[in-house]
Amino acid sequence: MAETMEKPEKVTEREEAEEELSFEELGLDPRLTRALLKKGIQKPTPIQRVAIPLVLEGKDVVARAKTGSGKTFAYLVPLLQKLFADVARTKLAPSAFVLVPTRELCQQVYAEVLSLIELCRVQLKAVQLTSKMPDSELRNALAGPPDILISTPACIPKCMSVGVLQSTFISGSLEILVLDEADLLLSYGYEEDIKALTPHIPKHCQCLLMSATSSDDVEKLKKLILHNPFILTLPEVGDVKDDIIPKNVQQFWVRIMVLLF
Ligand SMILES: Nc1ncnc2c1ncn2[C@@H]1O[C@H](COP(=O)(O)OP(=O)(O)OP(=O)(O)O)[C@@H](O)[C@H]1O
Repeated sequence: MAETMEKPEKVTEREEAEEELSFEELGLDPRLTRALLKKGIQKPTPIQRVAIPLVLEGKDVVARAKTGSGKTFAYLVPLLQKLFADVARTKLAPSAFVLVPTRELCQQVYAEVLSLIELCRVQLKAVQLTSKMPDSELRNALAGPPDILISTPACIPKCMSVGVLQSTFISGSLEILVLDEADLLLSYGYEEDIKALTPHIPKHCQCLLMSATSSDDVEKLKKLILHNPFILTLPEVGDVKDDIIPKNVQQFWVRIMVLLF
């Protein structure tokens, strides 16, 4: 049964201080904080403030916060930090899969990953795949292999069926799986593709599910993929831009409900 933790009056000052926490104080690598700063990002948004430490700790997380609240960096930045620690490992398949419902989002996430990798000057390789790519292109993209694979879910079964991604290698290498815009994945027809991947997700793999809304589909995915996740839900207050910029408006965001199953 889920339990809601609400803010008691007495800890107002402490929580307001927590609202001022910087990326460094959340435990982010200085290379990443500097990279974010170069991108004009100075302070974490509410969802980033809660999600980043949990992801760094290796927890499974479901994050529900509306469009524009900064969910992409809430998973991407700690995901990259976890891979920094392990750049020299021998791998047979990507360590992280980021699965998204559309090619456009795939492109956007890929661009953010490339920009962060470049700004941090780390030796990580990311690829974006589409299921329309010819087998030879898929094979080239996965040669190496890359550290991070960004694609729609349909790409994974295709790569397995044409033999460019071995299921045993996925089981041996996958450390982090992200389902971004999870509320759209099933309605966009990816249920069977996700089910095809599920048996190959290793038990130790950390799973993150990001969503703008809660829905039956999100619940279904949560049950299919995650293990005892932290459920982060931001109350819907104010306008989308308010989440990100003015500090005084952020004071309204004191109530983040952390639901732990
Ligand atoms: N901490 C931050 N400070 C300022 N801007 C930020 C911060 N985090 C993210 N942004 C910017 O806010 C915009 C929206 O972020 P993002 O796309 O991650 O939202 P989202 O919650 O993932 O939305 P969606 O539900 O559409 O995926 C982006 O332009 C991003 O660069």
